[in-house]
Amino acid sequence: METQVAFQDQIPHNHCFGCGPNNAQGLQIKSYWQDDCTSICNFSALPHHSAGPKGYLNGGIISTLIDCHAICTSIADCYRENNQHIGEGPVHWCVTGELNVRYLAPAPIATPVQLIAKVTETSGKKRIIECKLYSVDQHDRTLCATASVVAIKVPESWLESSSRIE
Ligand SMILES: CCCCC/C=C\C/C=C\C/C=C\C/C=C\CCCC(=O)SCCNC(=O)CCNC(=O)[C@H](O)C(C)(C)COP(=O)(O)OP(=O)(O)OC[C@H]1O[C@@H](n2cnc3c(N)ncnc32)[C@H](O)[C@@H]1OP(=O)(O)O
Repeated sequence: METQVAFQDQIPHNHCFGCGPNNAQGLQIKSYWQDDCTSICNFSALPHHSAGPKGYLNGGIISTLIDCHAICTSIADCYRENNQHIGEGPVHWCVTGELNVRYLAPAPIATPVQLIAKVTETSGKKRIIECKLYSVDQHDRTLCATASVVAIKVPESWLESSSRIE
């Protein structure tokens, strides 16, 4: 995994709050293929990512991590399906159509989280990605959230039209 370049560092023009390398104030997550089926993302939160009690990770941040890891996995899967390296040749974009998150246990903010995603269904423009978020310390791994994300492929022209709204 260490020798891989993160999906986000290959996907161009990305200013997304969760996953855009071009967003200095963003979370700047990094996702990689773990094996043929699953992708992985490790993230360490900052104190201002807290929920009400300052010891726990905010639920919206959890959803953003899941959203972005899943959508970037979907984009990477589009490139893979077309035998392309990410960011080379025809561009593939996906957006979030649906994001269903189930929060199972609070995630301590000082403990790194790990996200594992898997594309479970592909039909036409639509991909379904199942994602799990764990709190991971040296001794233990606690499942804190599970999610199902619907990613919809959109045409390259979206980039041009979204760039006009600045
Ligand atoms: C919003 C700005 C995004 C700009 C993107 C531009 C370029 C990309 C640039 C960089 C990307 C790089 C990295 C990734 C970045 C970010 C990751 C985070 C992602 C986000 O933060 S992104 C923001 C939130 N996101 C939206 O702002 C979407 C608003 N929405 C729409 O723009 C439309 O609603 C759309 C396009 C979703 C669908 O429109 P459409 O016309 O293509 O759909 P169509 O009717 O053809 O359906 C085809 C099949 O998808 C199914 N389907 C459709 N909609 C569904 C839904 N909502 N839920 C479940 N299934 C759905 C149908 O049921 C059918 O399925 P079936 O074939 O099985 O019947």
